[in-house]
Amino acid sequence: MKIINEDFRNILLDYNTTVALGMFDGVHIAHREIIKRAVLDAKINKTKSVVLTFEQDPDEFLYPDKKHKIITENKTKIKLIEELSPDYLILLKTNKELLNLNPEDFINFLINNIGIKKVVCGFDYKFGKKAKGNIDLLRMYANNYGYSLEVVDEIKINGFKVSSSAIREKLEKGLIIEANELLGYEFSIYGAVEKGNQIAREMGYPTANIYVDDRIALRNGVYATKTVINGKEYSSISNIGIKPTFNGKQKVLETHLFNTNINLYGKEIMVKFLKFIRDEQKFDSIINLKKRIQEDIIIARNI
Ligand SMILES: Cc1cc2nc3c(=O)[nH]c(=O)nc-3n(C[C@H](O)[C@H](O)[C@H](O)COP(=O)(O)O)c2cc1C
Ligand SMILES: Nc1ncnc2c1ncn2[C@@H]1O[C@H](COP(=O)(O)OP(=O)(O)OP(=O)(O)O)[C@@H](O)[C@H]1O
Repeated sequence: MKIINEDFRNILLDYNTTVALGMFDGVHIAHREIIKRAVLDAKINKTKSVVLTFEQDPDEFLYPDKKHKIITENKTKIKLIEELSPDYLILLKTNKELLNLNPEDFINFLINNIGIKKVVCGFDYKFGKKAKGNIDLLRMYANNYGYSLEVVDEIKINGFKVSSSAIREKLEKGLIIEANELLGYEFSIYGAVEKGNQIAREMGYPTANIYVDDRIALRNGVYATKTVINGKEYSSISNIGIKPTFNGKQKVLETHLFNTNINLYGKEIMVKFLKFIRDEQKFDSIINLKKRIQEDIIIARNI
């Protein structure tokens, strides 16, 4: 997968393409269906498959003072989309000029710069200035401009629409099992392992630390997890939070792998969340923290 992260005016693809459109926060079940259909269509019709999205959510760009929550930051999102094997992932630089394009101008951009022969999107896809463009408009222009449109009908689970907003709400409550059901995979955070303060190692449970984006919606706390390193999966336990016992400020994901003693510094790992165990707490002593972590490990091993 080739990644293009550019201002929209600098992009010019020299191919016929099948494009999947959306913000794709979380790359959930419905997003996956859209991307898979685009990839399949491109194979059949010998075009290039393109996932077209924004580097930054337009809502966050337009309202920077609003507290913005996300399911996946770009590093993890790129990894998840890569697993679906499109030829290109385009992360458009989010700027005023892009957000000011009328829906018709955005369609022109898709035709002239992206080379669309086919567009795949969801039934409620909105685009262009003030989100005024919709699938009716895309359909109206299709014949004249020589592209076709494939719309994915509403995907529901247990009677509710799968949506990034619903998943963010579940994550904020630590409802990881419900969130995973809507995602269609286990909620994951991907990153490079950095050095911590080595205190955990002294306490007898070495951890791999990843500094995580503050905007990630997941409730701080302890989770049973699985960790993938170089394609191999390990059982693990993770704490996401700021380590209040040590008056920490920065959000860190700390993962302790069971039954292994490999050096993870500098390695890229994918942590997959299975079950919420408890909230992160401020302990009055390191001994009590250690005791509690030993209990957490027993719980996690049983999950
Ligand atoms: C399973 C687990 C649970 C944890 N729970 C808490 C907690 O409730 N409160 C807290 O302040 N730190 C918690 N931590 C983080 C520890 O404070 C941390 O491992 C320790 O400070 C060592 O950090 P270091 O890796 O930077 O040396 C937890 C860590 C793990 C692995
Ligand atoms: N449940 C769904 N069924 C079918 N298509 C969907 C569904 N949810 C999203 N889509 C489509 O996925 C693409 C990406 O949309 P977007 O990222 O805005 O999704 P969303 O999950 O609805 O997010 P939000 O909850 O933030 O509005 C769009 O084409 C959208 O129509």
